[in-house]
Amino acid sequence: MRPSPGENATWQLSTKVCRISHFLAEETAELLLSRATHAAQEDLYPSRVRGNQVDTRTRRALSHVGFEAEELTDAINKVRGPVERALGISCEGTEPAFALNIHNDGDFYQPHQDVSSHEAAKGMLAANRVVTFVYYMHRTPVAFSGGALRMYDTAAPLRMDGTLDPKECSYRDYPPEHNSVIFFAPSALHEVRRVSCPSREHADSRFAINGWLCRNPAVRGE
Ligand SMILES: O=C(O)CCC(=O)C(=O)O
Ligand SMILES: [Fe+2]
Repeated sequence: MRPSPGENATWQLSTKVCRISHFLAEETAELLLSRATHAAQEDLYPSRVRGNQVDTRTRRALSHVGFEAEELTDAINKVRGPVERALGISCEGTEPAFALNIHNDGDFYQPHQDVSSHEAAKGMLAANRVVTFVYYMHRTPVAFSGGALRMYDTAAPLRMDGTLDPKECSYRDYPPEHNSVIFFAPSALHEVRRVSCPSREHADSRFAINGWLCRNPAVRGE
């Protein structure tokens, strides 16, 4: 008889990412970093988790939603074709929606999916997110450590409730290197590892423009 996988069997499917370093022209990257560094303190507020709550056990960071980054969205549009092919996801009819996220000393974002299978199945707001992108910036020399983006491989089959347990998944860490961008499917389990930034200065932070190519960007959902 052919062996059949038991209930505890796990398949690790490596998660596809597209990562591009030196993404923007150097002057453009510096301009964006300077805009992020000079963001008005009153425009920054504690980052929220889905459901629009502040939950500092899950996520500790600051966000700026009105941040302007046309230079970045133009460049993203130009690489859309190869990204679609590499990830195997069609972005037709999508528009970017994004925010600036700032991680300073002790900040992190616990493992999460930008779209859960529950949300996708129920057609909830976050299900409009088709591809996640994250563009990183920091001053040189870098003044923080940690803060890697940890991408978990998918454990298949998923649990009966559709969730993933990070402890059961292998992973790969990507450094938040200045002027690099990464694209992945919003259903991929990922995490921001804790940042250590001894000076605690805003300008020394890990800056990320994090967003999604969305089917209906007017209804972003958090
Ligand atoms: O900053 C990053 O590396 C990822 C942030 C993230 O996962 C999110 O904001 O949903
Ligand atoms: Fe995320």
